[in-house]
Amino acid sequence: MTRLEHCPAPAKLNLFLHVTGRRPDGYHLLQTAFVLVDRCDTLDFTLRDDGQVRRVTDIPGVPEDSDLVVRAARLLQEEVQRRTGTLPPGVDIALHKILPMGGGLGGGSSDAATTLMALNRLWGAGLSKQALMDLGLPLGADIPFFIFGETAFAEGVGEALQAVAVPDCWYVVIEPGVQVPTAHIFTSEYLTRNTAAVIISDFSRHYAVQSSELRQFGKNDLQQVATRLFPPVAEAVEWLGAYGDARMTGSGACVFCAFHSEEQADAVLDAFKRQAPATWKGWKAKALRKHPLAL
Ligand SMILES: C[C@](O)(CO)[C@H](O)COP(=O)(O)OP(=O)(O)OC[C@H]1O[C@@H](n2ccc(N)nc2=O)[C@H](O)[C@@H]1O
Ligand SMILES: Nc1ncnc2c1ncn2[C@@H]1O[C@H](COP(=O)(O)OP(=O)(O)OP(=O)(O)O)[C@@H](O)[C@H]1O
Repeated sequence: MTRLEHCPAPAKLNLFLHVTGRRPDGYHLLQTAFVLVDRCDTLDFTLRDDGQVRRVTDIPGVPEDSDLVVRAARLLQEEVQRRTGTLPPGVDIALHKILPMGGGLGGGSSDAATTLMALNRLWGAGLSKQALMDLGLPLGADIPFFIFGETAFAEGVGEALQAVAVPDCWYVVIEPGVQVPTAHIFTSEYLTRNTAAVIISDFSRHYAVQSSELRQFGKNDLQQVATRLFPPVAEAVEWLGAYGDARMTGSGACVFCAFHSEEQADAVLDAFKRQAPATWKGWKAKALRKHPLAL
């Protein structure tokens, strides 16, 4: 095998996100629930015989050497060399992006997670799921979740993961035409960092009881900061909030709302096409129970 094509890198939504504290290194302690959805970036991997890792598509705003896919591939290459004494072949990576950057959909982390899972296969590296999760964490807090590969309740900085069940549903997601830099939100004076810790059974019980209503658990503590700094995020929460319990994902900017059926999601998107500002984008996606490349 010398190629792996059309490898999906799905988006995630944070169903809730509580900031419960801060570590001495400045990173924040979170509790969150991640769900995968079937809207994806796509990556192609082709082996090359000179040992180099290259990105062969242009991604405006992201130089090749700082792209998380290139950094992830090089990290895995070094790890395989350390374990086996042999450097794996190089690779050309074509990255086709549809997920917005600074959208809270975890696009960059998902691209990197797909790279680690695909190259683990293409190079026959045989690293375990946990080893890939550990390798990915320093590159991005969401990478372990994408490798974990199913709906998860997460703690720590997002790396302590437990599988959970939530109702199957469709989501409408709005991209409100702004990019929110994650660091901007976490360093804000407006951020509260003391939400009381919950336990996973509180979360599970909520969805068992609320399954007919699709009201989300808890809140997103980052939303109050992002809506203050980026007014289009507040406008998107308000617009989508007319149809259900709309909320921001991650550190923003995207806003989502859950629906039972695809028809309900389509009806909201019809209204969106008529009413929303031209700078916004809206789409629907279905919750994914498993990552398509799950190990
Ligand atoms: C907010 C989430 O999207 C929730 O899923 C993620 O935790 C963010 O993950 P990410 O975009 O991969 O963020 P990283 O690249 O790891 O961190 C970006 C910056 O955000 C801040 N940061 C991030 C995660 C965290 N738990 N505490 C933080 O304080 C740090 O200043 C860090 O330098
Ligand atoms: N392959 C990549 N795709 C997207 N962004 C990348 C990539 N590699 C590096 N980056 C950098 O990472 C930043 C964050 O991108 P990403 O798409 O992960 O944001 P996000 O969806 O807000 O993530 P999160 O939900 O984790 O906050 C980008 O602004 C970009 O500078």
